Amino acid sequence: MDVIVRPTPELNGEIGALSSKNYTTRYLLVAALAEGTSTVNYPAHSEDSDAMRRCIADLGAVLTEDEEKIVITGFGRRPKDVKELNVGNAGAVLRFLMAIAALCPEVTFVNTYPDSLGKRPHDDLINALGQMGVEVEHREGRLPITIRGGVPKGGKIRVSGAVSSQYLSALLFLTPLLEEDSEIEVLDDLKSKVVVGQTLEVLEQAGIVVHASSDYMHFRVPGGQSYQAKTYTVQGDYPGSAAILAAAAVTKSNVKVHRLAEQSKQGERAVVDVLQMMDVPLTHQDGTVHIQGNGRLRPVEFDGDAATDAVLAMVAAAVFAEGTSRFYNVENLRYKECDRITDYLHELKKAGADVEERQAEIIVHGRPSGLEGGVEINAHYDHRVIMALTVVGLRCKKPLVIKDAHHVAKSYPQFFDHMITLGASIERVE
Ligand SMILES: O=C(O)C1=C[C@@H](OP(=O)(O)O)[C@@H](O)[C@H](O)C1
Ligand SMILES: C=C(OP(=O)(O)O)C(=O)O
Repeated sequence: MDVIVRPTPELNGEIGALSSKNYTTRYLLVAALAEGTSTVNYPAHSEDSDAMRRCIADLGAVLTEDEEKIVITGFGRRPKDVKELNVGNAGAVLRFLMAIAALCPEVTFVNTYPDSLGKRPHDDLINALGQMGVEVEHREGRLPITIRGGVPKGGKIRVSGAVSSQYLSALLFLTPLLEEDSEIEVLDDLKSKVVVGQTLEVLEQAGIVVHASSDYMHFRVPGGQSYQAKTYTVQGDYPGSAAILAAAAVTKSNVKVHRLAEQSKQGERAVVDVLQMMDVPLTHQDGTVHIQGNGRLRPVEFDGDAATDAVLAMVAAAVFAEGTSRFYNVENLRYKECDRITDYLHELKKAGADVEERQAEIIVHGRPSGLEGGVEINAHYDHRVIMALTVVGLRCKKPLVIKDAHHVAKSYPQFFDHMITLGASIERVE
């Protein structure tokens, strides 16, 4: 599916935020790792969360589902002896399950997105699993990957956090189930540190004890633990909502997004503060962000690592700011569904934006008078590129055609419906 995004000066209305992708994948996983029956209320419905559902079912969890919840009877520390798993294009799901697959005799993760997830590196996790006595067959650290596990060892484990926090999260899900205690040391740096906070929060809710240093660089994980069966409720999703909020910020708007908890541990919550720093008129109260945009934005400087999945949406807003914005400490955007610096900026430039890249930075010289548009955008298989370019298209003089926009369903299948509800002029072309 392609979409045509036409100039849209005004947005009005209210929507409920989609459910959080990161919490859904985590709750489904800890429910599968418990032996009893857990309930996950308001799970996300998207390609990534479906990938986790499908894989835990393949590994032996029993799922029943209605409109509002999934009830899951887990497999505990004994997943089924499955030969193959397909995670689609879901990075976090792959990394978490690569660790859990260490409890199986032999599992192969297939490569169904060779031009997206198929290009992403997993070496740091492969290396850590190797230290635990798990044999991993791979193509230069990439899919397809075969894990030969059985009885992984605990003890001292070192993992680099320089590329992704998902490798560390994966080890934190696995190690409580081992016989021995584990000590995990994070090497180099830890990117997306805030997301590890979500992992620790969910582990604690599942009754797992982890001793973490305050900088999240050292962890002591007692072995022999069991995940408890619990009831979990998924909160609203800030990364996806960031695109809606950015859309409201660049237009004359009166938009409310509900179900966005002020106290959330999602780093992308910072989109609200960043838009405020950009002088966007907004309030955030009782879980509702209310934007009454006037289209005028001040430039901003922001450490993007604190809100990694909202950076593209913030950059889209900055494209129309009165001055130069800088998003720094964002190098690991290069290792996501596409290179979210080079590929994204290439598409923004095609639309007429004045943007520059550094190895770990995006610099945006705002054009408050709007962009020319009138071009075809390559989605690069990336839902966040699609959402951000939709925001930009609202303020282009000529329509933007976003090719292969169906990839938005990786995290936010109802994105275009929500935008159209708010009054965006968007046409689907099958
Ligand atoms: O742990 C997770 O669920 C995620 C961690 C982040 O990735 P990195 O740690 O690779 O930045 C984030 O971008 C991704 O969408 C989900
Ligand atoms: C990078 C993302 O996801 P993942 O790493 O799980 O593929 C994302 O949702 O933006």
